[in-house]
Amino acid sequence: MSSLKAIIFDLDGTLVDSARDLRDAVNVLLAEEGLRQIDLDEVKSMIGDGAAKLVERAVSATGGDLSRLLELVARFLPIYEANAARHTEAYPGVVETLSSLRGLGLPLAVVTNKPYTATIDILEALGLRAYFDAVVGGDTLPERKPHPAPILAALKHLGVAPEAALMVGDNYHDVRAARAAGVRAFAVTYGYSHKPHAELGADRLINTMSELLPIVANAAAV
Ligand SMILES: O=C(O)COP(=O)(O)O
Ligand SMILES: [Mg+2]
Repeated sequence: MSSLKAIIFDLDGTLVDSARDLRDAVNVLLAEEGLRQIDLDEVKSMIGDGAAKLVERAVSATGGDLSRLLELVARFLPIYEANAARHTEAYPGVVETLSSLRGLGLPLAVVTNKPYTATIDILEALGLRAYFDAVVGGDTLPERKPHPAPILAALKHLGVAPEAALMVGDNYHDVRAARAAGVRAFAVTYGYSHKPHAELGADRLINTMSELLPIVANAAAV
């Protein structure tokens, strides 16, 4: 890989497994609405396009009233934010890899479709906040992934050109946003991808975050 000056990470399904806390918050809302509860596999198939899309998919799957979606999303956010880091944990190899990448002097960023407040809460609760020079949430800009704007905003903050950056994500929106921004894209083979990982169009697939370091170490040194 040619010269690498920064790495941008997706959050949900890439750095952290947040499915249980998202499921629990969705289920509080569904219970208030008298709708059935959803399980972990269902919520994983709904994560990836931000909080509003998650609520829309959950309400739709359980037969709720989508005409009240805005109100339901507004009620979901404080429910989720109150307990966003209860069961959420970093995937294996994440902490060690972030620490080593910082040791190489690489600027790191998070670009997620999750709302910014919950993103910061999770990063702080897991001791990850200090690794990142830029954090862009799903509500930071008018656009979110797969639009390239959040990635470009993070890179502008870091002062790094797109061609010198790498995006690591778990979902189609990460690869599409990276491509649109002119950034290389890796995909992890865990997480909440809505289609087979091999079909995401990533430049490379990695099975655990620990595989990232040896790949980028050489490129970062060039
Ligand atoms: O909140 C979501 O739906 C997904 O967030 P992500 O972009 O970190 O995967
Ligand atoms: Mg993700």
